[in-house]
Amino acid sequence: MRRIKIFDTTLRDGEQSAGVNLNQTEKLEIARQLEKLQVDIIEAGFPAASKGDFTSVQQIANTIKDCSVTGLARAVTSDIDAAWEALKNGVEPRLHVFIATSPIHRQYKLKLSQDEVVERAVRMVKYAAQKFPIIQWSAEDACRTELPFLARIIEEVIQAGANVINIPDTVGYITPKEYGEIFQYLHNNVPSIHKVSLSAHCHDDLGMAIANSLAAVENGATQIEGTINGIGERAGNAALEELAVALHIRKDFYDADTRLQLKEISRTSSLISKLTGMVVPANKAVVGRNAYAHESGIHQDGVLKEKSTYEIISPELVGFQSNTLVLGKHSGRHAFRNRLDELGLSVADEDVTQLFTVFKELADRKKEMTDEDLAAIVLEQKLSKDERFYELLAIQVQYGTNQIPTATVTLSGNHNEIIQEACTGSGSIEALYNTLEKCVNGSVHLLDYRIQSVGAGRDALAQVFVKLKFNGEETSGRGLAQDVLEASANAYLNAVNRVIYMAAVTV
Ligand SMILES: CC(=O)SCCNC(=O)CCNC(=O)[C@H](O)C(C)(C)COP(=O)(O)OP(=O)(O)OC[C@H]1O[C@@H](n2cnc3c(N)ncnc32)[C@H](O)[C@@H]1OP(=O)(O)O
Ligand SMILES: CC(C)C(=O)C(=O)O
Ligand SMILES: [Mg+2]
Repeated sequence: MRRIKIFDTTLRDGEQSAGVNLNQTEKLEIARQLEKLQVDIIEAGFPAASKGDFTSVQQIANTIKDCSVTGLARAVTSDIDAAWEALKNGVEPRLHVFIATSPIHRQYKLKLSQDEVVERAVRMVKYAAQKFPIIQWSAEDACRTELPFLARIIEEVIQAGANVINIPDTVGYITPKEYGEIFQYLHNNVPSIHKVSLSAHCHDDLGMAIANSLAAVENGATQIEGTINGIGERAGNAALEELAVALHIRKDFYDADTRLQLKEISRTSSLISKLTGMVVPANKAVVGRNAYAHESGIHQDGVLKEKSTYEIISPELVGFQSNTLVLGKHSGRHAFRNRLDELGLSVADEDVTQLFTVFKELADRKKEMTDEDLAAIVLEQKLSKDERFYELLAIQVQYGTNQIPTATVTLSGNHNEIIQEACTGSGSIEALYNTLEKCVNGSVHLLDYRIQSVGAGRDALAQVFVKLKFNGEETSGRGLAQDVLEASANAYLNAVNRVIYMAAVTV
């Protein structure tokens, strides 16, 4: 059976999703979870893109031991140098360098001829080979490139030192049959192709990213690229959890498998969804809330008689658990700790007491605490530990149909000073945000506000995502609480605190 390598680009192409902005702590948390999931390669970012991206790639490369870490670079020496500086102390420094090859990109974007693109690609691979032991080279927009030219440039970059050749369907244009034929063509027309691994990188603009990636596997690709939950630029990338489960369930057909710990899929998916604010659709394959739910009588009857009538993936395979121990306000510390351990939510002993206090406060107001509630509480505590400059102590909001909404807020500031302000607004949230703007020391411009529920039922937790500019710096924030207004205030302060935190750590 062939072993297919999984190249995860959640932190690079995934973060290119419109509206997604992850901070360093969040990226490291994701990388650690990807290591548990056992992807082979983590593309941690684009080191030349910004100081923040550089530092996160460096931090991830220096921390992750059981996966190879890579960073993206244009065919430009300064990008390659930045990638080297970020990756050089990792276990297996690996560069991902790309240049567009299609006529559209050559003519309009790069303004380079075929020969000039080849010359630059070769020069940059040779340059990179002086530093990096492993070089992945990507032909951006490969699928709209003339095949003879694609074969020619690939042969030349292999001669120059590339070890992995990636064939991206950058704009999600190709069909499975055509994509498979490209791989076959390259096998037959690139003399040195046997020296390298071939990788597939598909986008989902026409909804064919999974089918295309699997067609590549059928035609000789030994690496597939994608993101968790399929997030990514425009319509997103191939969803890695779907690829891995498809290969696993249909081993009989593909005769291939990955090293992924499939049980970690559910946890990884919900972590990415929470940190990016990108909600997983209920009907999404493998990780959607309804993916294992049977609604109609005939299906339920079949499943009761024999699960395999309607269930080809067992939820346990991908880490969905059936919770037998119901946690609520009467639960004690042991049951709480036990459930955290069962869920694989690693928590230091000294943090349990604080988490248990938060748990009790919420459980007092909710009927039942779900696994999602617990995961959300632990995550919030982990991520906001370093970043609490302004902390919410109390809010009071008055709203009536014939009244002007008014909010009063009490915060503690960086030096534990108490700040209290009141303000009006045209609605409750606006009154609250106007008041918070008076409390924090700076100008705030709200760009986006979204709310979703975590867990099920009328007493589900509220999770709010905001995007705002604080003192000219764009950032995002997340807040969780039983109450919508409290979650909104938490999200706002989380965003403001992040700007202050980033300014403090980058001085
Ligand atoms: C298909 C993909 O996903 S590609 C990866 C996309 N990711 C990103 O863009 C990461 C975020 N990007 C950034 O932060 C910025 O775009 C940077 C730092 C990379 C570059 O910023 P700037 O120098 O201001 O350039 P800008 O983004 O406006 O334009 C891109 C330039 O790179 C050139 N370029 C694009 N791809 C490549 C490449 N693979 N190799 C060499 N040059 C390239 C473009 O032709 C353009 O050059 P020009 O200025 O001579 O016209
Ligand atoms: C940089 C490359 C691999 C990419 O993301 C694409 O072409 O879609
Ligand atoms: Mg891409």
